[in-house]
Amino acid sequence: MSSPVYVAIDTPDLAKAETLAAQVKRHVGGLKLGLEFFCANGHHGVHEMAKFGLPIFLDLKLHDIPNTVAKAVQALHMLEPAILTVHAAGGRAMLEDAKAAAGVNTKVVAVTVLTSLDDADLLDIGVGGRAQDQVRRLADLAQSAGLDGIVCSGEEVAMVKQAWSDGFFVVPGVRPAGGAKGDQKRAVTPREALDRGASILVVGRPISLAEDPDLAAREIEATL
Ligand SMILES: O=c1ccn([C@@H]2O[C@H](COP(=O)(O)O)[C@@H](O)[C@H]2O)c(=O)[nH]1
Repeated sequence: MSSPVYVAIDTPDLAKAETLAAQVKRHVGGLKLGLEFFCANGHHGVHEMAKFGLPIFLDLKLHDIPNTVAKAVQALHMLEPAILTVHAAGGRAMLEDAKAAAGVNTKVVAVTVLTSLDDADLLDIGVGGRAQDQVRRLADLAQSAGLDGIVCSGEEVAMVKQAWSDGFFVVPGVRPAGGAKGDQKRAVTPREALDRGASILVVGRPISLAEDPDLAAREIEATL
């Protein structure tokens, strides 16, 4: 069975991205490419990373009016991503149109509340209440709009899975026990995230900044 760990390749440098993928490819289940990588390397970069033979997760967090997002999703068809993100806060029509525009082999998942935000941050952007209530609201919206799943933190995944048993749950912001959280505010360990129902785990800096990324990936794998 393939690893549930997708490594976040967060660099604008294609050569560095290829080196990291080559180092960890035997101990991860997929490669997550985000805005930093995509803005610098575009379609060409994604094609190059696809050569490692692992599923590609395009974490572009699309968020715009429905027509614009649908056209953007169509423009990504040829890259055949296994997973693509949009922001749930874009609303029902945007979510429905994004899903309709995606290829049949692409899971479209909605980002609920970024794992770098806590309740106080939500208040700053006009969302009162707790992060977990907002995650539940946006998860319900994503499910009823026909998406494949959501992105949430390990703190909420068990709650949303109760109401969406066949959903696909992406959990970033995971940290090995005692690891530096950096800008992540709602973080759990990889083991906790899996036990609570995560479908896949996104791990970036704990692997990419490690002295030996392959060893770091193996150590995380050993806890699962
Ligand atoms: O809520 C979210 C959504 C996406 N991410 C992305 O996951 C990785 C996490 O990287 P770390 O270095 O392990 O913190 C990164 O690419 C984010 O863009 C997220 O963290 N939280």
